[in-house]
Amino acid sequence: MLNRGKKSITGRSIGPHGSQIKRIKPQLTRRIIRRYHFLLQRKQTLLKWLNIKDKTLEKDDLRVVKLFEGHQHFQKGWKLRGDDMKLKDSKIEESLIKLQQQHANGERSVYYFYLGYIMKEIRDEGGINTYQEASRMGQDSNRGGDSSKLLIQWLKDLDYNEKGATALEIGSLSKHNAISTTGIFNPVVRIDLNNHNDEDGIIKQDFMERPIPKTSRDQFDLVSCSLVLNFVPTPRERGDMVHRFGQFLKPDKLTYLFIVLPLPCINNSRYMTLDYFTEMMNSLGFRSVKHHEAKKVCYFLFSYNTSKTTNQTKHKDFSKKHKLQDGPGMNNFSITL
Ligand SMILES: C[S@@+](CC[C@H](N)C(=O)[O-])C[C@H]1O[C@@H](n2cnc3c(N)ncnc32)[C@H](O)[C@@H]1O
Repeated sequence: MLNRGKKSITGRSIGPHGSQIKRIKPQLTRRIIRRYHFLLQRKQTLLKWLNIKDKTLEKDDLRVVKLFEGHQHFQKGWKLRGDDMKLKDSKIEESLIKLQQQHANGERSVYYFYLGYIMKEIRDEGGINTYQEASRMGQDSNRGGDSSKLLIQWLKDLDYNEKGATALEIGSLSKHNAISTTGIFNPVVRIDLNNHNDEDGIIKQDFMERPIPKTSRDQFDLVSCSLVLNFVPTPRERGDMVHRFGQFLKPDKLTYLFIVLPLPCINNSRYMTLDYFTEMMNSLGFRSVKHHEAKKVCYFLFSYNTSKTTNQTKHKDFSKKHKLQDGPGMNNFSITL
């Protein structure tokens, strides 16, 4: 269930990071995150089927609502939800799960209807707010914690002590994470699509729209991208994101990229394996330095050195999806360059 404002599923308040946080149970945290990803994914599919070409709508939920609120079928779907998000329509929920099957004989009016149903939950119930709170709860040390702790540990293991090193943290939910507090990087530029908690020091910005640096002054010694790539809706857009990383790293010196992905993206996908991902990153000039698989997530530290990049190796064609393995219960996570 998604909740309005700062109420948790149990109706208790959820405070900002570091304050008197009332905890959401881990299972629930995961459920909220899963539900939100599901809704976003369905929203993108419907916008595509409705032939909506305006890319900015994918990330601007309010504009989607403004654009379609006058549409009768959108309205119907929106109103059907009522005000209690606990009350879901089981038939529609089932249709949303099997949405792909509807494409062949689907009608635009039905797509608008589903979109209204979905947008009501995303917008009206502050979906992104609750989702971010849940993500932050997921960062809680009792739940596996701030992923940048491992990053900092790794950098220490590597005796990393670059003077004046700077970092870009994409998808930042808190300025209290190890990346910001250990003092290795200064400044740490923190960006996120949203900053609903108005935490100082997190810039509301889409990384994909951050201007490509023209000089090394706007580049960084480290780019951190923890649990963000899996949030990007399509394989091509994930590829676009991966392509951008190198452009934000300082040239002619050793720099690093830290990536965290949910483990199933790497160990249970038909289109992605650890070797495949490593080779894909290799083809872009990144070398795997450290890698760790925890129970639920997978951490990577890549080094990047433009001056040492040799493009001699023949790589696979990463512009297409390749089915690498198959089996029941596998997912379709992929990245295409
Ligand atoms: C699951 S949270 C991860 C947060 C945190 N980095 C962590 O490791 O727990 C994903 C975050 O990525 C942000 N995000 C997704 N796409 C983004 C983009 N293109 N630019 C900036 N932030 C993005 C979302 O807004 C969300 O807050």
